[in-house]
Amino acid sequence: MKIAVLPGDGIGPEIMTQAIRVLDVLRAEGLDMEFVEAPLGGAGYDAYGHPYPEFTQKICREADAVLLGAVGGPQYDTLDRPLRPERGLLAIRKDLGLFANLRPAVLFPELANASTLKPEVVAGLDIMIVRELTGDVYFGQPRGMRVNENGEREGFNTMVYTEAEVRRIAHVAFGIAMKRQKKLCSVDKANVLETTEFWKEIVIDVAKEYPEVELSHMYVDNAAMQLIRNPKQFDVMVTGNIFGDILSDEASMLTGSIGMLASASLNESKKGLYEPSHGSAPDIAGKNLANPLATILSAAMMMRYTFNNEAAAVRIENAVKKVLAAGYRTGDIFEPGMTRVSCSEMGDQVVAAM
Ligand SMILES: NC(=O)C1=CN([C@@H]2O[C@H](COP(=O)(O)OP(=O)(O)OC[C@H]3O[C@@H](n4cnc5c(N)ncnc54)[C@H](O)[C@@H]3O)[C@@H](O)[C@H]2O)C=CC1
Ligand SMILES: CC(C)CC(=O)C(=O)O
Ligand SMILES: [Mg+2]
Repeated sequence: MKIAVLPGDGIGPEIMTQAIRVLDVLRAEGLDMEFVEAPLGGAGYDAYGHPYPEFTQKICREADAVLLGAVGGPQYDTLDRPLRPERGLLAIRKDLGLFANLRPAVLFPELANASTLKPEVVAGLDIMIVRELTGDVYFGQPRGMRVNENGEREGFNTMVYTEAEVRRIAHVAFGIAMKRQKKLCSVDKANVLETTEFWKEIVIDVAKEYPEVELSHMYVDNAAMQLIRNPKQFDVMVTGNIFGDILSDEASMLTGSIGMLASASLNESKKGLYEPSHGSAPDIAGKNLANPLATILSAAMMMRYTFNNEAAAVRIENAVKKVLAAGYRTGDIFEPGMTRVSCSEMGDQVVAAM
């Protein structure tokens, strides 16, 4: 298994170090893994003058899977837009065709009190958010800033989805729903946005191929509210790039912290990029405070989705569960009575539990 390792920026290198230590336990036991490190985002710009340098492109294209920390940081915010770290992330997603972003919002029972909601509202929470990742307003053309016919400056982006893009993500979501509770909620803003009215129409058409799945539709503003009111009404949610980005950050807090939310970004051939759902957290970068569990759990998703190694995935997930059961907590999920640990100490504990 050839794995491209992209630590990225901010807390990226700190959380990545811990995830690699966990994978190294499996490697020491004989799992054939090769790690090749490359810079992405601000690190790519610093090393090669581009957030997705050719050096990194080559390594990622040749790898079986990519493990990513996070990109971005205030020191890059004044760069020309195409050179900013976040553009490197968009570029790698597009380059590798990673259109299906799976973000599981799963509550570890040990974190019931860390959730923003009451324990009884979140007990047993297990939602799979399926977010389309290579279309929508993040990629639509034209985009930019200009002076309009009235002489005013304006910014503009284009929200666009092709039929093929909606069909393929809908098939992924229905496929996942078939393996779960056969319940799918498609989230849109079809009351005002043509793009998402079109999205809804295509999802309804794809549904004909999955008669066993109970399909529902919800406007994104209501969905944001319902996630807080009664999150367990959802099993699988499917939505576009920007709505999925926002709703998944929101859902993360139901599980205790954004530091717990893993993700897989898959293409047609299940080559995957695995990364925590959060960003580079500049406010805590370099302080050994970050929660590495979302990245460690993303490595577990890599074992499951790209390498079809369910045993290795469960092994990592069980190690995390054991560490939480033993009371170890980074600051973001800390509660009185627990043992507060740093990022690297959390890694120590997961490695020991493995
Ligand atoms: N996939 C990626 O690489 C992403 C990159 N970004 C970039 O990251 C930078 C910071 O963005 P923000 O909006 O502040 O979002 P963020 O997710 O980096 O941070 C939001 C808040 O969550 C906390 N947080 C995030 N991850 C954590 C962890 N593992 N453990 C403990 N606390 C954690 C941070 O300390 C901060 O208070 C920006 O440059 C942004 O563009 C943002 C989202 C995704
Ligand atoms: C930084 C953005 C491009 C991405 C993002 O926020 C995400 O994928 O969660
Ligand atoms: Mg995001």
